Amino acid sequence: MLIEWLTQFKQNNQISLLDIHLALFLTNKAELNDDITAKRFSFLVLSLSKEVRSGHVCLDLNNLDQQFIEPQLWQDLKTPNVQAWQAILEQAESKHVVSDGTKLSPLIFTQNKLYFQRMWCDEVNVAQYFNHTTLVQESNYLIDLKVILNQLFSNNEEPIDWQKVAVAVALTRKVAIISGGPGTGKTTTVAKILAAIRQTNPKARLVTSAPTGKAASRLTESLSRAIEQLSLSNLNINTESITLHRLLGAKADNRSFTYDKDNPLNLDVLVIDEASMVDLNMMARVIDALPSSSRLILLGDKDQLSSVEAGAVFGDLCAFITNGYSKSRAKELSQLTGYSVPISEQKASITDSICLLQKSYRFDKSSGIGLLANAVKDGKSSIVKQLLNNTSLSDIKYQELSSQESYQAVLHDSVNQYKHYLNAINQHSFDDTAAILEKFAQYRLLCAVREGQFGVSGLNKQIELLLVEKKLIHLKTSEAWYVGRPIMILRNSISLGLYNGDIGITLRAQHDHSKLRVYFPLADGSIKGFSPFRLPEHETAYAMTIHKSQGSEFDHVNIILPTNHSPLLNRSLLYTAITRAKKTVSISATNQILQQAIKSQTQRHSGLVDLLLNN
Ligand SMILES: Nc1ncnc2c1ncn2[C@@H]1O[C@H](COP(=O)(O)OP(=O)(O)OP(=O)(O)O)[C@@H](O)[C@H]1O
Repeated sequence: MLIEWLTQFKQNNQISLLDIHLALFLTNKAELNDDITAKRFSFLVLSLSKEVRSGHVCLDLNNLDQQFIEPQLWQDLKTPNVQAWQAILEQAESKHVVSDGTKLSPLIFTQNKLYFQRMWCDEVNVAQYFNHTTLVQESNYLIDLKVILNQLFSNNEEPIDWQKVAVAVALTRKVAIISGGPGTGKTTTVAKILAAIRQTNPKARLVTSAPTGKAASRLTESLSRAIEQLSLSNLNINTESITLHRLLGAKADNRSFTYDKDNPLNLDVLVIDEASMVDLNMMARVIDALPSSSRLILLGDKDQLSSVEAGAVFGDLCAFITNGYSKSRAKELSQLTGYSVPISEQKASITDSICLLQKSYRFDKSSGIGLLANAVKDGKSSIVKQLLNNTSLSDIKYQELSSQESYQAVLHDSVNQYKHYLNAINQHSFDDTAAILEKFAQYRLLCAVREGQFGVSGLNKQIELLLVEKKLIHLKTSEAWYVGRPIMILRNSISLGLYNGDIGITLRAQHDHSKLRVYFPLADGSIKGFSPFRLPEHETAYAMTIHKSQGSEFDHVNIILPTNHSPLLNRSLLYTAITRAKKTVSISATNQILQQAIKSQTQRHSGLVDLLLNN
């Protein structure tokens, strides 16, 4: 019986009960009477659920993972080949459970990839949007833009100032995709893009946003700074950035939005920073809600981790980075910028809307962080080893995590760092919450996993114990809350305006010192206090996962990796962790794990690249 066979998956930690019920429901609906065919079909549905939970958009039949199920269960399937899988899916077509997308069905099978219908629709809509990169029609724009570009870039850098090219790209396409590592001038460039748009259209409604509250408040801050530095304040550019959830008017159920195709957003230009964190579903909702005449500018770092949820739209778009443009586009950009912009072979029209910024203005050639980040990004493990052993690079430090003492050293280092923050609580007046929050943001312990002594829970517990021992915090065993407790929100609360990843600190309430309040910096730069008991799901945040640190930066970062292999460890994870640091970074890991992480590169399965190619 199929149900009995499926029940055996209950113990599988990658499969939920809901996945099993869905597989059973769809298999019954497909009326696959033959036992082996039914098992094979339900295995495909289970695999699809598992893949989506791991961040993939679809199940790629050419990359079928059999490792996640027991060998006995796999043997029950009698090892079908790709043609056999295809035949099963074709059989299910007659009962409208599967289609190639031309008919309504819960599963879509196309190009050897199996999708849930909703994700397939999102992918097709996103591809259609990015394939539709029509020219922005401005009167005489070539002449006007050239003048504006020359005003914004008075010191022409040689051989090519890619920031200038990026501004030209964004001004002449409805869509612009700008990728660059830390400090390559993404914010500076976007400030110039907005300034140029303001000059061509003084009434343009400009909106800047980011996927998380933290990233939005960082964008507000860095954009205001860039506009001030570039003396563009007279152009009246609103720098207050908002989260994508707020932009779309997320409703209390967290799934539906006020703004959509039927009720589009009221804007002319939308900038999304940290675009690598935007999942397929969110990108599709944003595109749905964009008025057809508006422009979209995506900023991000293609080498960072992808979104937590399924899809890697920004990464897929950046697969078309070639460092060059089609012949006609290169001519247009050369005319505008005065640089001889390279021509490259074109595989997709989206290439003409992309620009890669490579020169870091934050880390010079001798900066350990910059060199280390680049070596990790390029998978050069021997260079990483050399850099970490080079004692003359004062901004990077490596500790072999070989013993309990080295583990304790990481904890003590963190306690020493957090001492400054906890002391600040005692020294500052109650009105100085901003200064205390700033102190807390100076240092962070980052880890790769959630559980165990190398995970968030274990590390936070150990740090709290040491802080109690050193009398830096006063924690009663019966209570979780104490002055100084930093926390991270784990679930969005639209009604409170708090979002997954937001960080707050616990202080005495400003108007009633007998009570505790958790203070959060909000995206608009203000600070708001909440009663600890009203907060959505949260956890202590001395240590946080690298995934959650995306979109944040700290002066000093300490990275600890587990001593056993974890599938979570990979190159983008390590690169993301290192690039969170502005001044110093320390890594504690075994050499073997570090090398494994650098060598491991994950690819998310989707059909977006093919859809952009076949445009
Ligand atoms: N063309 C340039 N010439 C000189 N300095 C620059 C240039 N572009 C950017 N900078 C400086 O480099 C620093 C980083 O720039 P910016 O914040 O724009 O980079 P970013 O890519 O947005 O950084 P982040 O990684 O924080 O997102 C800023 O201090 C900025 O003033």
